[in-house]
Amino acid sequence: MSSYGNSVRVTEARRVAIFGGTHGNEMSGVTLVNLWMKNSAEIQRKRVETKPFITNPKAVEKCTRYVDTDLNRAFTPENLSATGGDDLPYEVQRAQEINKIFGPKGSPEAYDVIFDLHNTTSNMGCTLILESSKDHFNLQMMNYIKKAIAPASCLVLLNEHPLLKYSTSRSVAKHPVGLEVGPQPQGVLRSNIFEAMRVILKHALDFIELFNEGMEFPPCTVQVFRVLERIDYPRDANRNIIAMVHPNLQDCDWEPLNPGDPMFQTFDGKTIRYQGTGTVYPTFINEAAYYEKQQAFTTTRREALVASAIRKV
Ligand SMILES: CC(=O)N[C@@H](CC(=O)O)C(=O)O
Ligand SMILES: [Zn+2]
Repeated sequence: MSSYGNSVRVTEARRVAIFGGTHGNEMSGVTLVNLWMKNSAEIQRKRVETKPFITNPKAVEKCTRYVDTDLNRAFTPENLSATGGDDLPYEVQRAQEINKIFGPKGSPEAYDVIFDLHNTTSNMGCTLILESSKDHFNLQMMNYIKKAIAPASCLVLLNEHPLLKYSTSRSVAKHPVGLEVGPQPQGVLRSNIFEAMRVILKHALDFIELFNEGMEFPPCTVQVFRVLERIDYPRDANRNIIAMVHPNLQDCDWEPLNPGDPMFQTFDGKTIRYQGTGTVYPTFINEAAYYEKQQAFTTTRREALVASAIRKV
């Protein structure tokens, strides 16, 4: 009999994967996964099989984000069912291979949890990225990790936006978890960022072990930042960028941005202010990889999500 009445029953998380190199120039994940492929003692837990895996080896080899197309946008139904074999873009072929090994996406055979390790050039600190506000297992995991790493902090970014959501590598799993740690330049390893990522993974795996051992997690609330909008750089008629992130905004990820606050600074020194209707929390501010995506930052809103009590089936 459950001590919390109506716990949501979740199947045991026996198969877990840790992805590194989804973007080949994000060095913490690449390095940790390579390390764990040599010796996985650190990531093994009772009742769990944890598989470290380099998702985009060609991009890692070249130390570039991708070769043909962004792997972390490639897991669409169209791509996963595309025919064409060797003629398909490299990352589409790779997405199909990954879907075979860890999926199929959306099926009962899919891996239980996939952690996908990323770095950002933005000053975001430790960020966990979720794709659903209804995944009580993941929400409980977020609550566990936040408590375990206190007084250090890690924030949760929720990307459930119908238009801005994308088809990630981790979306193959039943419980997809992105881990984004920064600031770290592309192609660079920083020890503080590397260690922060490693600690989050440790607590995440501890949570899974406790859950599999039958621990019941009581209801809780989790503070998240929900993706609202993508903000592009100001551009001229030829689509060329005419302003930079304003110095008052640069490195201020997760800090409130109010209507009228400085947002961009033009090359001739003019300030462009935020014109929204209310306070938002910007993140991915000046992310290097997002220039090609016409994105200067993402706005979010703070929200408290309720996680039901959970217990294994
Ligand atoms: C900087 C970077 O690569 N960020 C990731 C975020 C995520 O994993 O959802 C991406 O755009 O794919
Ligand atoms: Zn990335």
